Amino acid sequence: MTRLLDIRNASRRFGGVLAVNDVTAHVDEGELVGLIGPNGAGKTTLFNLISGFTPLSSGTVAFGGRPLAGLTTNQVARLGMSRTFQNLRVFPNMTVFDNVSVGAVGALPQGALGALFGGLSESGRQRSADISRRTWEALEAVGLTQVAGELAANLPYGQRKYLEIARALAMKPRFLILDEPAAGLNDTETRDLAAFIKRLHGQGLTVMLVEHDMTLVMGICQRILVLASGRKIADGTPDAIRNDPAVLEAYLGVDA
Ligand SMILES: Nc1ncnc2c1ncn2[C@@H]1O[C@H](COP(=O)(O)OP(=O)(O)OP(=O)(O)O)[C@@H](O)[C@H]1O
Repeated sequence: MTRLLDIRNASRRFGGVLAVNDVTAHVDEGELVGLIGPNGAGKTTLFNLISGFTPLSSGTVAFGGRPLAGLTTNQVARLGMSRTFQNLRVFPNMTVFDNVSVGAVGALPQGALGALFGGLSESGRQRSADISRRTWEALEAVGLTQVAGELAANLPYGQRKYLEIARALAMKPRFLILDEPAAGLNDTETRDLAAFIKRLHGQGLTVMLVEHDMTLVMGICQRILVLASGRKIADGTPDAIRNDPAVLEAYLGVDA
């Protein structure tokens, strides 16, 4: 199997807090991996280290064999890694279509300025067509084509979550990182989301997700990494994780 993400001895310190402490982990091409851990375990910080939003204090992260140190978030995204956020980052006063096209623009080499000023040339027109095609494909994938012209603010919360996923998909990633995709969703919505993530994975996308909803994580992930107090304490199949004494102790605060 091809190693897609390779995290070696990654640490991140915020003042006196070692939010991520010497974590070594990997994700292979084609995997669907969950990242779990109690509140404050360092999950979001690890995601931020992987996707270039937070620099490492020490250690390395490589994606597709390429070290990510010093790359901007846009450069990391262009290598084929896109992500969603725990707190939705949707632009409420933009249409659904425009929100998603931001992802499509970010994925193309010229960046946003090229998209704005390149419009009159042949290559500019080609580029606009690419952005539009990617945007419609992503909207189609999440089932939001019917509301493409609506303001994002008018969408119900559940659909705004899919809007954020569509923006990530518009970048045509190899690797999709989802930060708490089920937060705020009801049981039916969570089940639909689980089926949707499985479908994306079935289409060949490598996926990693942070999630507190254990039914979702245990139900769809092939492998689960567990963090507690910044350290990786387990890495295994859902069955192995369910029965791991260190995991039970971290969650329940008791010796299992
Ligand atoms: N920018 C920051 N500045 C200072 N401390 C931070 C910062 N980001 C995270 N921390 C601290 O690092 C630790 C890990 O936080 P992180 O948000 O990564 O955990 P988490 O596992 O994602 O938690 P949750 O499940 O509650 O979202 C916490 O103690 C947190 O307070």
